[in-house]
Order: sequence, then C-alpha cells, then structure tokens
Amino acid sequence: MLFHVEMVVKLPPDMPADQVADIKAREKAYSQELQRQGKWRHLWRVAGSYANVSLFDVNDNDELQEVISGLPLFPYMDIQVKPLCRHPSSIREDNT
Ligand SMILES: O=C(O)CC1=CCC(=O)O1
Repeated sequence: MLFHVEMVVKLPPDMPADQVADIKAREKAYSQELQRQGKWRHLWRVAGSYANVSLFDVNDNDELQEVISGLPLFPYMDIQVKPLCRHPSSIREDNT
C-alpha cells in the first residue's frame, strides 16, 4: 500500500545542540535503511520549511504505524497521512 506522508519537524528551541545533532543523525540512518529496503520510496524537502513529503510503500496501516512511530524525530513532528490508490487515468501499471 502506498501512503503520502507529510512530516513537519518541530524541535524544541531549547534542545541542546549535541542532542539535536544526535537525533538528526539517528533519523538519517533510520530513514536511509528504510529507503534501502524500498519501504520509504520518496523523501522530499518542502522548500522553505523544516518539513518533508514522503511516499511509503508498506504492507498495511499497521506497518506504516510501526515505521513512523520508530522515527527518532517522531515525538517532535506533526504528521499527516493520506492513503493512496490507483488513479483510473494513470498509464503506469506498477504504481511506481
Ligand atoms: O528533516 C526531516 O524532514 C526529517 C527527516 C525525515 C527523514 C530524515 O532523514 O529526516
């Protein structure tokens, strides 16, 4: 199943710099592993903001919840999820 996910990062302004660096490094490693596994299909920065738009390809809602709640930045993000399905006019057959 494909999901469009928007994440807006809201780190506390008073979080110490070394803690910020650590959480961002862990977030990067976690997301890159999921990208290698093909579960995190696209990751785009939203220009002008500390937010991303992502496309996840996971088995079901439960797996999406597991993946997203494992994000190191999860406690510091507003997250919006939109489930996607095939558009009848799409010429793609493989949902890529
Ligand atoms: O910087 C972000 O948008 C948060 C984030 C998600 C995956 C990642 O590496 O950073």
